[in-house]
Amino acid sequence: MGAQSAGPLVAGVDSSTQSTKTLVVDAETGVVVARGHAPHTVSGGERKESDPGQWWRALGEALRQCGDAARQVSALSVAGQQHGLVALDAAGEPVRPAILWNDVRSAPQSERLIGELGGAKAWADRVGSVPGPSFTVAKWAWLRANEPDAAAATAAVRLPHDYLTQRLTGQGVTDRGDASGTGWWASATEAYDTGILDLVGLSPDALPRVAAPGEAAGTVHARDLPLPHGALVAAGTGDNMAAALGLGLRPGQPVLSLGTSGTVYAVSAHRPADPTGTVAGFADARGDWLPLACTLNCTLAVDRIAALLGRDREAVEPGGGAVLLPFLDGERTPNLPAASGLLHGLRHDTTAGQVLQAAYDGAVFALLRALDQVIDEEAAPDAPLLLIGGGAKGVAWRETVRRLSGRPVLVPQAQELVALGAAAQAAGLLLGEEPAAVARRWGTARGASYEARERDEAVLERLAGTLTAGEGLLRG
Ligand SMILES: Nc1ncnc2c1ncn2[C@@H]1O[C@H](COP(=O)(O)OP(=O)(O)O)[C@@H](O)[C@H]1O
Ligand SMILES: O=C(CO)[C@@H](O)[C@H](O)COP(=O)(O)O
Repeated sequence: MGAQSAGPLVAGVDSSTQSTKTLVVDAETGVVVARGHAPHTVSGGERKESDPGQWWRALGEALRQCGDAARQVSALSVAGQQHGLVALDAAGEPVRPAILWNDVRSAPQSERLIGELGGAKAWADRVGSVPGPSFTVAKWAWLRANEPDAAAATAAVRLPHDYLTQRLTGQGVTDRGDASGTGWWASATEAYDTGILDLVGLSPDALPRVAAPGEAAGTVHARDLPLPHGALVAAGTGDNMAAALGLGLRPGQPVLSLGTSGTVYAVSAHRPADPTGTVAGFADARGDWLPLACTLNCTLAVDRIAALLGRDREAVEPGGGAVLLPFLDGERTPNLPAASGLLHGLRHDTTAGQVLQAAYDGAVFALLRALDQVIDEEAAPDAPLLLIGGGAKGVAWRETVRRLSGRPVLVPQAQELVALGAAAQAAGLLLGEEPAAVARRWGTARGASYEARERDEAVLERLAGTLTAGEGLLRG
């Protein structure tokens, strides 16, 4: 038991695109007793790749920052960025850097795979999602086409979170939430789809076992981390599924997450199957579903535009007619993998602050367009949007979401909801409780409430008009 804690300690890990965050939490009260943070690097240009070994070193560094508390945990869980392809050789070493969720070089493979299985509706009915370039199945097909030697050397395929879980426990284990972002786990059967695996020449033996919700992955066997040998390790999950746990989310509560990716999602009792591909039909980590839409260009894109303009990220100004679609990395929602950023409507009196505001508007617009498709019809139309992720700390982000959504907004005080969700999963495993109920008991969703404002229809219309008019340019 930790020095200032009432209950046993658990750790939650968020291995996300830009960094690893660790929290050590009192399993009874949810009080965070220690935290750590270590950055990752992602290769630039069109390649979005990271060395999985770097995630492991960052995990060690972030845990060391937690001091003695990390050495006292009874259980832990790792959540991570979704979809990334971690290809391991027979000795468990990466054959090449991991290809991340936001690498869109796999766009041709995505198109080909959609056709080969009978079209977008066939994929949505079977898998729950239409596999865009972000999905692991498209990345694996890209690897086979472009680096056949690396594909031939691959004995095991892992997602980022289950790569780390495997190094912790020695077990190849994943969970239904993260598995649902691969494209080879079918939501209709809740199992790996051998027909799809045959299509891409991947043996099911190369994949991790999918643990049932509430099942352990194993115990800590790694000796090079400051963790107790033998501590319980939960199955972990994808970062968005972990945040849903961390908020103790119930159906009908919409979430908007502002990080490297922008995501909008809600828990649902109904299995999603959107043939347009806008909504990914993910599973959640518990036994329900997590319909979700994701953009590639969110906080990093807006920060980049602020840097280009030489302005602080909060130095926005209202007014003017500028429209900015900040698709710097290509885009996923809408599905425009070859797109680049588009600026329209400049006048002599347009200010730099207005251009920056237009970048926020463009990033938020793409997410809000998908919101109605993500929420169940029976959900209350005025339910507050839970705003999370690094961007939720920013006033410009929050006010843009309020102005363009017309909804009340709630910003939870707890900031690391992915790591907290992982900690709740670990606590649930340790105490035999349902993890979202643990998070509700911890009161993680408490925070500042902001009233609804009138929706800025003029800006939304300008953005929609520019998207339509610019389609030729945006298709690349
Ligand atoms: N005070 C702040 N105001 C606005 N944005 C912030 C603030 N602090 C961090 N951010 C943004 O948060 C982002 C990182 O968010 P995070 O959710 O941790 O990302 P990821 O999970 O993708 O690694 C950064 O790109 C940065 O733009
Ligand atoms: O691809 C998705 C969701 O489908 C992303 O949300 C990734 O899971 C990366 O998340 P962040 O690192 O931006 O938190």
